[in-house]
Amino acid sequence: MLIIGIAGGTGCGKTTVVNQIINELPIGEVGVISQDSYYNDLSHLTLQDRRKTNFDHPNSIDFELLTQHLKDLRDGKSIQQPVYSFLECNRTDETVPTHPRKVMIVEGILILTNPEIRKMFDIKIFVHADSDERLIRRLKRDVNERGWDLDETISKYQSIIKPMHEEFIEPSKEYSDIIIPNNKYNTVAVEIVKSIINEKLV
Ligand SMILES: Nc1ncnc2c1ncn2[C@@H]1O[C@H](COP(=O)(O)OP(=O)(O)O)[C@@H](O)[C@H]1O
Ligand SMILES: Nc1ccn([C@@H]2O[C@H](COP(=O)(O)O)[C@@H](O)[C@H]2O)c(=O)n1
Repeated sequence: MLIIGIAGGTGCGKTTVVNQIINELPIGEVGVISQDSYYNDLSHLTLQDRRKTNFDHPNSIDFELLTQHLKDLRDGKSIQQPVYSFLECNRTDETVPTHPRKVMIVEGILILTNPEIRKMFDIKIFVHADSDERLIRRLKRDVNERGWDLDETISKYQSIIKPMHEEFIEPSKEYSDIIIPNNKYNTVAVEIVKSIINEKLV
């Protein structure tokens, strides 16, 4: 199994890059795990309190479960990947059966900050987009898809997202093997990653 980690700040385009990579690859050969599925269970808090959580700190992620799931997949076992609700700011009761594939992609803002997970990646990729680009994309997405209003997102960006990015996410770039510039759609970089994956699949 080839395990690829794809990190980068919020809104840099990780999900988009992953979709571009897996698009056209044989179905059933490549699996995807999102770090978002592994946010800590916050069922003990009210929704109001959950919405105040710092979701950009490494401690917000259940890395223990994510590590265990990656080990299971590497050992050929299927896992039940938790399903996260951005609107509820919590894990749901649902899980998605996720089967081991020849290539597994793990994506998330914080995945290169954790030493144990880092060791499991054969290839570490960091997607870079400038902070103004990321902020614009984030504002649009939070308001349209994730149930936040403009003022909330701006104040969260200033108080949490930006400082956490500078303290944890940007420094984790140094662990990457490949940096993909993604201010604009980067089809060349996507094709290079695809060809690495294709070599593994033949
Ligand atoms: N290179 C790009 N140029 C312009 N918009 C982009 C680009 N990559 C992604 N986007 C858009 O930015 C938003 C965030 O992208 P997404 O892939 O969800 O980022 P991430 O998963 O890193 O948070 C989405 O609306 C997506 O369509
Ligand atoms: N309930 C939540 C949980 C997390 N977030 C934000 O998601 C960002 C990470 O996801 P990306 O797709 O952007 O990589 C992170 O910056 C959290 O602030 C959220 O908005 N709501």
